[in-house]
Amino acid sequence: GYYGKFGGAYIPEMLHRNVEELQSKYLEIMYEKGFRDEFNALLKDYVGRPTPLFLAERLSKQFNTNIYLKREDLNHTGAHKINNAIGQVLLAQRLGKKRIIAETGAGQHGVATATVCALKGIECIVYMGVKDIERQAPNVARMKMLGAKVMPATSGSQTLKDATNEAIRDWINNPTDTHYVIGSVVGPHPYPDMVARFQSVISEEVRWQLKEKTGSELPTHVVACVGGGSNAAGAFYHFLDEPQVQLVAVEAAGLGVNSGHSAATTQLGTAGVLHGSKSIVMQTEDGQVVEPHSISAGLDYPGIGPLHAHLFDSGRGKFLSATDDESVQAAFNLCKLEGIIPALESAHALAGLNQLQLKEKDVVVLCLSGRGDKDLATYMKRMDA
Ligand SMILES: Cc1ncc(COP(=O)(O)O)c(/C=N/[C@@H](Cc2c[nH]c3ccccc23)C(=O)O)c1O
Repeated sequence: GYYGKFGGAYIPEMLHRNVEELQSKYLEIMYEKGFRDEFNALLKDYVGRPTPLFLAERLSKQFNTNIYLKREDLNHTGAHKINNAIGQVLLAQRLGKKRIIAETGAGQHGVATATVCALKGIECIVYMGVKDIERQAPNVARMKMLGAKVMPATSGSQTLKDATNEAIRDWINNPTDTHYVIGSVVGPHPYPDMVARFQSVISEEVRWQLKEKTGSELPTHVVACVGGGSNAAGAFYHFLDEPQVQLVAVEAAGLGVNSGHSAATTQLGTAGVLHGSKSIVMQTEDGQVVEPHSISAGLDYPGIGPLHAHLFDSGRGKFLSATDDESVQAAFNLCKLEGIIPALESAHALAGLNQLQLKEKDVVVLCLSGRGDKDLATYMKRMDA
């Protein structure tokens, strides 16, 4: 469960049994034929995969290169999160769990988990920071419509980190009947690996789609935003061992990396343990987690998945960051050039394009992780400015 010096499972004694059960069973369950058939059938007939790989011609012209958008925004529920939610709920069923808990910030992971729980008739409780309940209200309504219980996280800064803390507390109190569906490639082993494997369908599809469109399976760049890093992990997964493919991760700079209001973890963080895994954490000298800031709730997280900590540390990944303003402008730009309204999180990946030296012959695959419906109030506030 290690990525270089990062990863592992640093968990409280009371979670050992749950986590060890997962560690010992997840691979055998995930690769059992019945599981694969059900997982793939749901991805096809319920989620609507494969998602398109769309050549954004006017955006490509603007950057004088070739930009393909991997349309994870077209999944059922509107983001990549559903790929992981389906996998983990099916796994929870095979482990005999009767109750599902999850954390969410942008609400996309919460909606995805509530969706699959409704499909399967399983109780669903989603922890969400009070601040995020306000700024992602449409997703709170969706979770309730889908029959989930939304539990306000009132501790700390009342955002994603606090929702995750409170979900972990619930799991400690309900170890035997409950599965915790973590929404990103974070948490104790096996979560980072398990979530990356569920999301790897993204790059699995990109390879054959690119082959069809360009004659080669390999792009020159893969670009994705990083909160915990699950859409990036999925988009990078089948290119990790292709050194000529530049992996570009874009974090949230918030008001600026050095503004004191940022979530650019690789730029501002140091090695530490957060939510059960050794990674890079925004923390004070005495190990107190620093409150992050981002206009996008899904990137507003003071940590990063251990896979990405390793990609950063080893130099295999190129880590950029984009501010709130740069990302909103990049979103407006995509709307006007391609008629697509991206999620604020995905807009950070788009803003990262401005920081790359792209050549005319380059082939850039950008993971459009979600759609912007949930963010319209925020966009409207910035529209007239
Ligand atoms: C549309 C969209 N794109 C990108 C991201 C970034 O996440 P990732 O880097 O994993 O691809 C999110 C996160 N949305 C999650 C954020 C999240 C849930 N659990 C987490 C744990 C750690 C870090 C982030 C999250 C949500 O709140 O619904 C998102 O909703």
